[in-house]
Amino acid sequence: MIERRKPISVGEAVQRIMEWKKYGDEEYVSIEKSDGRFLSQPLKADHDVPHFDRSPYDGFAIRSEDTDSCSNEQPIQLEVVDEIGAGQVSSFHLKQNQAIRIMTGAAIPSGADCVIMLELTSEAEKDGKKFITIKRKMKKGENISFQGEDAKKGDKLIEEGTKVNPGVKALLATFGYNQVPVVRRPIIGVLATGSELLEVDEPLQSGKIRNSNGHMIISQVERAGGVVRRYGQCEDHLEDVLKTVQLAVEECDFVITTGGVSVGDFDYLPEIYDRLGAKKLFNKIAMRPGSVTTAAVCNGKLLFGLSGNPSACYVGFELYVRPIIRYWLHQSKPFLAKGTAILQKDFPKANPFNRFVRSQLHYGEGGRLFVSPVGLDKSNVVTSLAWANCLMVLPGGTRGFKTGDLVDVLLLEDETGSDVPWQESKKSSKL
Ligand SMILES: Nc1nc2c(c(=O)[nH]1)N[C@H]1C(S)=C(S)[C@@H](COP(=O)(O)OP(=O)(O)OC[C@H]3O[C@@H](n4cnc5c(N)ncnc54)[C@H](O)[C@@H]3O)O[C@H]1N2
Ligand code: MOO
Ligand SMILES: [Mg+2]
Repeated sequence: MIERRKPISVGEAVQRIMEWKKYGDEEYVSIEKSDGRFLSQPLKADHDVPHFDRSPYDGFAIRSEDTDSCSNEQPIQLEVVDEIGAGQVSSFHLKQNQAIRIMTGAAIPSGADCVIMLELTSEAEKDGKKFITIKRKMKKGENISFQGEDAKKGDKLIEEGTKVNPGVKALLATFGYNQVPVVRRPIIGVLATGSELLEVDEPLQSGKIRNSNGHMIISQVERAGGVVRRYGQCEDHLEDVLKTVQLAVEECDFVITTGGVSVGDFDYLPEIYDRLGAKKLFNKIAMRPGSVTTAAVCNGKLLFGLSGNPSACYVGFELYVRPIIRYWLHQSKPFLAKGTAILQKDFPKANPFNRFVRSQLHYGEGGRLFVSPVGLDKSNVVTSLAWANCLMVLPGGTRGFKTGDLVDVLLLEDETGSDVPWQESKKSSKL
């Protein structure tokens, strides 16, 4: 007797998964190795930036009051008593009618309260002394980059859970983080099941295909911020797959398998979960593709049984595995960011279930966002995955959509994310 599975909604599936979410521990890595890692603490300024008043220009540090009577008709002369470059501090205290030649980034000398740009001065030498002529009145504080104008000591500058990118790295370096506190990445076991699977370097054989899901999932895990422990591929052999999954549960934080979750004779994952004594969370979701996406918990660890069909596998990962990884990495917005875009092609298929269509977003006329489905909308296709940068969400219970309709899209390459676990899309929305 075939088991009749009762589909649950996408929202319910997300909720059941998130009940098992965990927060990753902290570890320290050198700043050189911190790219792409997620901060385990917020970054607070422990000093002002800059921490001294400095010059934003090459020019002369002067006293504004000396220029009070100065104009085009009444130029003044100041004596140049010192010269400093960035990194130097002048030992002079500026007195009446004196100037110090200063380069961009150098500390404002004591006594000075403004900087005049080099281009607004002319230089001359008299009796072995240097002078500048100024034809312009200067204001107190003019052309000074003030202490703390960039950041004040105590300011919270970056949230915990932020991914280290080049800009974040600049701040880490500014505040002296030689060792950076980051979240330990979750170790995720990945196993592809299927007797039809060839390794990527094997020539094609009749009836067999190369294991694309294994490589795709590894890449999805890494994009989400996890690390993969590879368990390669396994033939559809109950005992072998069971042993490998068992080992992966012992060695990893989460386990992902692909294939073998439906009702075929060689779909062994449901039996494997039973044999492991795992608690089943769901095995059917009202969505396409990915309706057979299965999840279970064994020894407190999540097991994701993704479909063997490439597109179903991909979508199952993004909806249910990605948020678990992002939450582990302390992200406050672990879910895929959702936006709206204008449909650029008719999509006449009825949608009994929520449908996640591999699609491409692009900016069109007037900077508006447009979306077009890419490739064949079948769960066993692989080509559309390479062309998609978003998933268009067409809600269940609709009879297709028309060019010009406003539709929801889930962004695949976005780093901002969303804190909304799931919200059903509107059944129709015209522009
Ligand atoms: N009688 C029914 N048949 C099927 C149902 C159903 O409800 N009743 N569900 C269909 C749906 S929907 C999907 S999705 C698939 C799910 O299949 P499985 O998760 O059990 O996966 P397999 O049977 O192992 O393989 C399915 C398909 O995917 C190819 N595959 C598998 N692994 C890989 C891989 N690593 N790389 C690339 N391609 C892979 C495999 O060759 C099959 O073609 O079940 C439907 N059937
Ligand atoms: O789970 Mo299947 O991918 O719905 O097609
Ligand atoms: Mg199957």
